[in-house]
Amino acid sequence: MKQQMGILTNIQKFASNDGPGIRTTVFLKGCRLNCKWCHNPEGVRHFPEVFHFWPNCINCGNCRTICPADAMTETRKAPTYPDQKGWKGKIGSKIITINKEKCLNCFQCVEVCDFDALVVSGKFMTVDEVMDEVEKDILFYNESGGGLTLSGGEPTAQPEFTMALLKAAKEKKINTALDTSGYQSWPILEKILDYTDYVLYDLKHLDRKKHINFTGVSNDLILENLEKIISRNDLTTYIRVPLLPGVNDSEENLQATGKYIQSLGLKTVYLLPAHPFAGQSYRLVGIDYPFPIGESYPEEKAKIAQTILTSYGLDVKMWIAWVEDHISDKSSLNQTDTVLTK
Ligand SMILES: C[S@@+](CC[C@H](N)C(=O)[O-])C[C@H]1O[C@@H](n2cnc3c(N)ncnc32)[C@H](O)[C@@H]1O
Ligand code: SF4
Ligand code: SF4
Ligand code: SF4
Repeated sequence: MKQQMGILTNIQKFASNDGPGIRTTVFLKGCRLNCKWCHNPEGVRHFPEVFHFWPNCINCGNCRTICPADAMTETRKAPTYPDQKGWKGKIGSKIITINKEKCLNCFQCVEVCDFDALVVSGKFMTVDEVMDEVEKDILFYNESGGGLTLSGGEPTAQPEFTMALLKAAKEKKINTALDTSGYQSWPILEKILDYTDYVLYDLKHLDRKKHINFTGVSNDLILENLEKIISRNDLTTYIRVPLLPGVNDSEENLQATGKYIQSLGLKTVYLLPAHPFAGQSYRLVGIDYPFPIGESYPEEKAKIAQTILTSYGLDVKMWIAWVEDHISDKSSLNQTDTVLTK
């Protein structure tokens, strides 16, 4: 029988913050949202694409010569960040930028780069190939209460593949978590949830217009789906609020968020403060990041958010702290990435 194929950016082994226990997280490529802060920018487009990993670039020009679409320009100044010590080029000189509008993703440039400065993100794999990786750590799942998490990008944007993967995991008695934006039609999402144990679900912004402005889509469907999800008693759902400076951390939005969660009869919410290193991945692939890079989300602002949400009778937890509590054997944690790039 023909196997379902999906497109992935990464398989992360021993993931410790994507649900209970020690997990393998499969990052699917492609998302119908385009959140301005997304820490996985390579996960947004639905096809393999080339990125310029500028720290490895020596500016030899081979790629520009071969590019059939004239998609490479040499206009951007090399960023002068303190951690660019490893950069092989001359600090302050110009570096290549790939014009994504012009790029044909033919990957001829990748072939002529001898310095691993051009990387292809996105690999097609079958369900069996992914499951072979996932099953390798079954002992760790059994010991820690962990399992398989599908994230991305957006796993529900590849519904058939996602469903087939979750089903395959359940057949092997591996528990499953779905890290989803919730932006998918209910009849499809509902079927995916039949093979899901844990749902990680964001409330990114309660204001419809601002949700459109920051993510590209309205929150109507996302909120409707959440209400349907929590009415199912076969799922454990974790509501998370990513705290993003100047995006969704206003008092007004936090009040609206608290009120909404309370109206659903939920008792717990998890805060996910903006990742200080989210901008690193943008910087490495040469895309501008609209927030401060390398700055931790201020503790006092997180406390204010916590106080506001608590005033709605909610138990407010930090996602990372919760995850640490749920890992039984921390000594076996050892972040290992199987990066699916060239
Ligand atoms: C990358 S998303 C993938 C799953 C799904 N598309 C979603 O949005 O929930 C996984 C989680 O990362 C969070 N996230 C994305 N960018 C972030 C950032 N810069 N700082 C903190 N959390 C971030 C999202 O809010 C979401 O909870
Ligand atoms: S990306 Fe590679 S081929 Fe292109 S200029 Fe840099 S080192 Fe040379
Ligand atoms: S992938 Fe092809 S079109 Fe795109 S920059 Fe490389 S050579 Fe040019
Ligand atoms: S929905 Fe998730 S994967 Fe998609 S852009 Fe937003 S944070 Fe990134």
